Order: sequence, then structure tokens, then C-alpha cells
Amino acid sequence: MQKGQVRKAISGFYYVYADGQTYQTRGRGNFRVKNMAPLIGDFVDFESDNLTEGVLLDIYPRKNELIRPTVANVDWGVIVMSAIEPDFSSYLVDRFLVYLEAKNIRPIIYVTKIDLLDGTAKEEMLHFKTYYESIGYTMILSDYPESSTSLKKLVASIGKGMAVFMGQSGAGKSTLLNQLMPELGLETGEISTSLGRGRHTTRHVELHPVGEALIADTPGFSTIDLVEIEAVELPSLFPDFVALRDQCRFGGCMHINEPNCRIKEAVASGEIAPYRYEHYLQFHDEIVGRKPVYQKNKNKR
Ligand SMILES: Nc1nc2c(ncn2[C@@H]2O[C@H](COP(=O)(O)OP(=O)(O)OP(=O)(O)O)[C@@H](O)[C@H]2O)c(=O)[nH]1
Ligand SMILES: [Zn+2]
Repeated sequence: MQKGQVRKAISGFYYVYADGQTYQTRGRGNFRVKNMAPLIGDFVDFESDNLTEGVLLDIYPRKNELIRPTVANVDWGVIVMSAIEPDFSSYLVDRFLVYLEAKNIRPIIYVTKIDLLDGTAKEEMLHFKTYYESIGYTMILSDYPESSTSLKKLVASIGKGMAVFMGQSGAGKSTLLNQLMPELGLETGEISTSLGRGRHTTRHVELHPVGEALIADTPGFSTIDLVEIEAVELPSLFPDFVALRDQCRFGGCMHINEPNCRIKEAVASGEIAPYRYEHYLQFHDEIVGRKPVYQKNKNKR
């Protein structure tokens, strides 16, 4: 028996990578009974006498799971955000950050189209970079079209981990994946939304090695919902809040209506960026407002 990782799946075959080799395997029949479909990214036990007739025996517990692309055990989520066309949105960045934090996926923010900015707008981008890095995130500004520095930094940040790229339509996800893996030849540019959607759903996700990193070749969803996040868990998904929350008067402070809240003080003094707190309140309202719907669905299952 060997341990490996599923990196590709095509028509019932799972391609398992182990010790520098790729083994073609089939799932054992009882997977279906146990309701365990292997996912790309799964660590598995398998048995094989040769490279083409292996059998998957068991799936290891997953660290996390994404639906689009459908992958398990994601270490890094690369949030691809354009500086312009479409405009940079710290709201969207924060939404992706919260989503990734909740999934136990470490974020990297990669900003494209810096080459299209004037000096003032570039300054503004540097302010965002300074703030996000001060709270522990890596934010990389692309030096497109060469991109040599930013790509190197991105691959180095991913290290030996597995990364999935996500971001809104037109952000430059496919362009970036093509730069990292020229053999992919993903379509880029202004395409209609329906075409774009079709293209993404018909593709089979595959994990590609790039240097020491492993990269999913299919970009993730462009919008995300916060349905799986509970309101009480939200404050812990903002590292800038986590750093100070012990100084709030009340344990379990939601930083909204409580007196002597260190977070609200820090927002007032500018120690925490006010836009972060604004987004926190917006996400909180959204989650609280949606909760009955979520519970209803939960009971149906
Ligand atoms: N000037 C400039 N153009 C860029 C940059 N990155 C991407 N683009 C262009 O932006 C457009 C959109 O890029 P795509 O890579 O197709 O964007 P996407 O995120 O894959 O978009 P969807 O497929 O709709 O999700 C293309 O015309 C790219 O050539 C950049 O850093 N600078
Ligand atoms: Zn508080």
C-alpha cells in the first residue's frame, strides 16, 4: 500500500501522484456506499502493481474543501484583484479574506493592472499594501507585462503548498495562470459572461507543479457568499481585531454595541483601518439577515 495525492480525475480514473510517479487508479466500490467521492487534492491510500491499474483504498480526512473549483486540502487562496478595470475593491478583498479564513485557507492578495495606474492611484495601492501586510497578509503588486518579480514572489509565498486562484471576472486570473503555466493556454480577455461560465464548468481541474508549489489550473468563483459563516465566528476572521480583542471589556465582544470595546477605539484612532470595520458590520448584517434561510435549509437535510 502507498500514500499519494489525487491530482487529476478523468472519466472514473483518479491520477495519484506518489514519489515522482503518477498512477492511474480506480476508486474501490465501497466509496459510493460510504458517500466518499475522491476529490482532486485528496490524500489517499492506494495499491498498484503497475502505473495503470491501481485501486484507491481510502481517503484521508480533509483540511478543507472548495466547491468551485472542486478541490480538497487547499493551503493558499490567491485573491486576484485588478487595480482598475474593474476597479480595486477592498470590500471584495475583505469578503474573500473572511471566506478563506473561515475555510482555514491562507490568503495571498495579488493585484493586477498596476501598469495602468497613474502615480496617485499607485500611492493609494501602496497604502492598502502597507495595511494588509501589517495585519499579516502578503499583498503582491504585479509588475506586468514582465511580471518576473511578482511571479517569483507569488511562487515563493506559496512555497510547497497547494494554491487556488480566485477573483472577479476580468481581474486577470487566466492571464496569471497562463504566466505561471504557459502550457495551459487558457482563454483570456473580454469574453461574454455566459461563455466564461461555460468554459469554467466544463474544464476538469488539475493540480500542476510550478517550482515547489502545486497550483489548481481552474480559477475559483468570482463571487462568494458567507452562508457557512456564523455571526459569532466573524470577529475571529479579522486578524486585526483578533490582535486586540483581549483588551475589550467583555469576553466574546462582538465589537458592535458593547461598551469599552478596544476594537471600536482602535477604529476611531485609525489603528484599525475604518474600512475594515465598515466591511465587518456589512458582513455581520448580511449573516444575521440570512440566518433563518440557512437554518431552514439545514433542517431539510
Ligand atoms: N494592462 C494589464 N492588463 C491585464 C493584466 N492582467 C490581465 N490583463 C488583461 O485583462 C483582461 C482580463 O484578463 P483575464 O485573465 O481574462 O481575466 P479573468 O480574471 O480570467 O476573467 P474571467 O475569465 O472573466 O473570470 C485581459 O484582456 C488581460 O490581457 C495586467 O496586469 N495589466
Ligand atoms: Zn470589542
